[in-house]
Amino acid sequence: MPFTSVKGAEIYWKMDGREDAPVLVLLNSIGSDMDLWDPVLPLLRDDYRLLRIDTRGHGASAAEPGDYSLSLLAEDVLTVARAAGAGTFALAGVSLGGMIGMELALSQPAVLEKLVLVCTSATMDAASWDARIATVRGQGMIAIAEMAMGRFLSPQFKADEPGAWDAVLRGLVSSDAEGYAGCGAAIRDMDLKDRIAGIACPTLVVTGTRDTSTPMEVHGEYLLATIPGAESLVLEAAHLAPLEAPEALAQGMTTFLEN
Ligand SMILES: O=C(O)CC1=CCC(=O)O1
Repeated sequence: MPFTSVKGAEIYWKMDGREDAPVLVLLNSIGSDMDLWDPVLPLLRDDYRLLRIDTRGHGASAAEPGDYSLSLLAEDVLTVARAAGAGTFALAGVSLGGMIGMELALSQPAVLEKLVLVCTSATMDAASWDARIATVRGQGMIAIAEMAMGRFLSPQFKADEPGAWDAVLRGLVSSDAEGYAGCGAAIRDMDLKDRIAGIACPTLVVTGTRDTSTPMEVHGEYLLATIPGAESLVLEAAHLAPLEAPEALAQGMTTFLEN
């Protein structure tokens, strides 16, 4: 299993897809791991070398205690990409993964070729993240499970795909509370709002009509209005769009990445 050490923490990653194809990095949301991209993987693997990374504190990556920052999480991605032999790459990230992507686009503009921001934001309510961090540190993941699942997936998806919904719930409640809190602090403390006008690479902003965590009218519209030249893709999906609309997401990403 490939692990790369960053500042003493082992970060887990996996490479799939066509070996001679351009690299596309795929990043997960808080409370999930690289498996979030499973339904999309078969639709992209013939055209890309797919580098999935379990965000620090999630999946098989180490969950060091303490608060993380977006710059630390971006350093994880850059270090792993170099270890995997990717000098430059495109990146698609869901929610926290998109925030890490924006940070990387700003701090390492020469490395990022294209950016796909899936159901994400440049700013979230700091007080509510502070409360969420205190809850998981004090009471564990189960204490936020119902609330977080309601923000992840739509009632329609729960009714149509109960097995997939259960798998997300199991992944969420088995997440390391300290790793979740560490990433929650990176979301709470992010300072992207006034900086993203400086993103220079072509960017696709993907929003979901059923997304209640980062509603498109507020979060997606701000990204589209602020990132120069950003393009829009609207999906009929809630926050975890790779699960709710894998075909439409893969199609939209492919069109954007190839043009
Ligand atoms: O609001 C949620 O719980 C969903 C979410 C916010 C950031 C992220 O990565 O997922």
